[in-house]
Amino acid sequence: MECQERVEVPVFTAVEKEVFTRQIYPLRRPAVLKDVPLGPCLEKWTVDYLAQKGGDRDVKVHVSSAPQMDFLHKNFIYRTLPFDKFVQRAAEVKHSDFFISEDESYYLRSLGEDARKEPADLRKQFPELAEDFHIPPFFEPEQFFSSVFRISSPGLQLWTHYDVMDNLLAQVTGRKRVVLFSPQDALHLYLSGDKSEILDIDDPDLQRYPEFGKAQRYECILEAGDLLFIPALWFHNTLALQFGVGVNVFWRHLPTECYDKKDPYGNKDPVAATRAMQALERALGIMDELPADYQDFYARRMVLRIQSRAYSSRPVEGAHGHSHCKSALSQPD
Ligand SMILES: O=C(O)CCC(=O)C(=O)O
Ligand SMILES: [Fe+2]
Repeated sequence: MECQERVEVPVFTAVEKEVFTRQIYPLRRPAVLKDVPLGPCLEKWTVDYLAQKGGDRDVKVHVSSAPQMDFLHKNFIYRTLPFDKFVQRAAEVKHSDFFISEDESYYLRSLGEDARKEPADLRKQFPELAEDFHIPPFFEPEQFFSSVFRISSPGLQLWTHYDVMDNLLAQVTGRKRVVLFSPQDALHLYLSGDKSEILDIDDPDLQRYPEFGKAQRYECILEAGDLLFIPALWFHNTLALQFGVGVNVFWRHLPTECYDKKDPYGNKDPVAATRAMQALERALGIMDELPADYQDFYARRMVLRIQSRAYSSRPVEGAHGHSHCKSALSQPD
């Protein structure tokens, strides 16, 4: 696929809060941050140590027949395992105990105590391990939303999706490739809700997904100890090059009232966006009163109206809003 433009995610070293908040964060573009102190987890988090300190509390995991998880054909199932057993299985390539097959893959996205209500917080679910992981102080404590374990079998690939919170993904152990796409490329990604239907981003079916060639592909390899800043709405696709343990921290960059209160995952659209999408569905329902050729014509007019009224004409970096939910919590000058 020659036509897709590739961009390397910029890398910054030994970034402190001041540099992050003044120079990196306001760009609202992904950035790899190296040599940011993350605590003793970098040395300590071996498989044995994780199993021992994490204990045997039950975790719900994705178990996948192939390493590339496929939400369209559901090639994965959810199963519950004690954390220690899960870590041991995720770290091995062939399993003597398995659910589907001896080479099945595992993925943990940790959950809150009451998964439907509470966001994940390592300090609550895994207090002993949480002590080893120091959250970089790049946002205000009251903006904190969740901290989530991301533990993957070697080769595990998570589909391209977006989240609605700002995110620091810490790759504590194991290498991981991350490919990102700008929110402004949403039209080229064949979205199904928050996910892209293009699962094989390295060898996509361009007959079926011709627009994908127009998307700009941002890419980075995270080494153990690296952080990746993923701004809200940036699409990301992760590929574990080795067994790896990550922790991602979501925080609110909009005022709290902009977010859906019943969102333990950090991926529900902001309330105003959901209302606008519902209004669009109503408008489309009204269009059913028209014959097909009129629907087509007015749909095109509506697209033009949306483009001229709501598309940002400026690049993302310059986007500053007027009303309360638009403006990010302002950064200190
Ligand atoms: O690291 C991963 O496997 C996925 C990370 C992710 O989706 C996130 O941090 O939002
Ligand atoms: Fe994500």
